[in-house]
Amino acid sequence: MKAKNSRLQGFYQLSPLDRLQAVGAFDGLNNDDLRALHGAGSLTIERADKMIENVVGTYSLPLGIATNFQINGKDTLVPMVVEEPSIVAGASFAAKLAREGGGFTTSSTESLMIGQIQLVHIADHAAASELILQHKADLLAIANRQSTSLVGLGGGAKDVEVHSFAASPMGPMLVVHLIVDCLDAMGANAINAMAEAVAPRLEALTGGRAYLRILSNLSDRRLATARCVVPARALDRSDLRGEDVIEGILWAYAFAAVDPYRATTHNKGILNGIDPVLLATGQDWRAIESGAHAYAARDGRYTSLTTWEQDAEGNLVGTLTMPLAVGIVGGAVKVHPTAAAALKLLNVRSARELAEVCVCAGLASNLAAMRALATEGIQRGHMSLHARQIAMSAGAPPALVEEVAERLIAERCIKPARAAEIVREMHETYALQRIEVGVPC
Ligand SMILES: CC(C)(COP(=O)([O-])OP(=O)([O-])OC[C@H]1O[C@@H](n2cnc3c(N)ncnc32)[C@H](O)[C@@H]1OP(=O)([O-])[O-])[C@@H](O)C(=O)NCCC(=O)NCCSC(=O)C[C@@](C)(O)CC(=O)[O-]
Ligand SMILES: NC(=O)C1=CN([C@@H]2O[C@H](COP(=O)(O)OP(=O)(O)OC[C@H]3O[C@@H](n4cnc5c(N)ncnc54)[C@H](OP(=O)(O)O)[C@@H]3O)[C@@H](O)[C@H]2O)C=CC1
Repeated sequence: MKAKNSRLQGFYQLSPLDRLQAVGAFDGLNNDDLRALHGAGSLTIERADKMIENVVGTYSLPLGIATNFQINGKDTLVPMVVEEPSIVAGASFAAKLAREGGGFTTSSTESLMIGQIQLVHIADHAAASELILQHKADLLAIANRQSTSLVGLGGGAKDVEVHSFAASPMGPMLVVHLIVDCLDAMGANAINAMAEAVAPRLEALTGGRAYLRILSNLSDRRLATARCVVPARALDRSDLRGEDVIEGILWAYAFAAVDPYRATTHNKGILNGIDPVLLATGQDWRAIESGAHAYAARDGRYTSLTTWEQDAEGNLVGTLTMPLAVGIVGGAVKVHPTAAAALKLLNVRSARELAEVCVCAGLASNLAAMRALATEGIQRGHMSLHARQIAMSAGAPPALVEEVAERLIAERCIKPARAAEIVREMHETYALQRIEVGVPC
């Protein structure tokens, strides 16, 4: 029986191969899956050439594993693909804090999405709307003929709504919403096919002209929620009591709640956790990003996607609810071998479960950033990890990257110009050493 404990202390101090072995010990993955995660069994040029157009190559990014996540009592290792340092560390740290309060609890709605059909040149909006709604069953039947397995599994088009816009830059328009349960698919292609199929019938019913027939990425009926409770003692630091850290975090949240300039950065910190899981699992991250920001402004004012408060026992309580149109079938999820392996590692059985993992990663990333911002500031933790990237961009060879980064951190000067100087000094020193021992340089 293999261990299934995501609390992998010191995981980050291992080599990439030893980490992979630890992931392998976390059940469910075979050697091919591990090869795909490691990159060796990843996307071939032949596959890539069939995925998009004009392919000339593939592009790699680091795949890290966030540890410590416990979601509804289940230990979970979270795969994250991202170029920015400290995101995986921060998410792991915050998941460790949330674990002290029992981990994350989640919920989600059904996978309901909206397909929009734009109708113009209609004289009487009220009469046209009534006619459309009278023919709802007929319209749903046309839509559902487009999608056999979805309907067979209990999903498909479920409802029709009509919205009237009396004025626009081009004049009035009616917009018909087709409400579709996409089950385990993201659903864009399925919805678009349905929207295009019902449009001629809508034109015939209303005498209008259908222009756009496309899904809406504001998937506000497809929401996922994560909640965590962090005891004050888990936030104790050598220089600050946990209660004081909580107060700072609550002020950080309050700032994002009232100020859109701050809320935008705060929400970027949430998406720091979500986008890497979307990338790792082959999702359409542009769709989620646009939906997230539109949802954050749903009341006419852009605000925080998370809420943070203190409960009667003095614990810090965080909640994140947002639209998450993800799929475990369709799109690229089964095409990209690493995405398929990442989904297997997560061991999710539905799109809703995947969405729930994503919101946990988002809530964790938000907590990590706020804890750092409200105490020591972002620079110490983030910049000390970023120092390695600065060392590499200054031309440090792989064997010297850690040494250059350590010098930058020790000097408290994590800057490209200083890194370049150190690399130059090192080249001179190593060249001299080679001359001394008689090795030509
Ligand atoms: C970076 C830490 C975690 C260090 O924090 P620390 O206090 O040095 O960590 P620690 O040594 O006490 O370790 C605690 C745990 O963190 C993890 N951890 C610790 N170090 C590593 C590492 N090297 N690699 C992987 N995991 C690491 C690991 O899980 C470890 O537990 P352990 O396993 O040892 O029991 C902390 O400073 C932090 O969370 N910082 C915030 C990170 C962050 O938010 N980064 C995003 C980039 S900034 C940004 O884009 C967003 C922002 C900030 O603008 C959003 C906003 O404004 O709201
Ligand atoms: N604005 C946007 O966001 C847009 C996004 N896209 C892209 O669309 C893609 C996603 O579209 P999507 O429709 O999800 O993908 P696919 O069309 O690849 O796959 C979805 C189909 O899988 C079938 N299916 C089988 N089993 C299930 C199940 N359990 N649950 C649900 N469906 C099942 C259904 O087909 P059936 O019922 O027909 O048999 C369903 O329609 C992404 O690549 C995205 O980037 C495209 C256009 C616009």
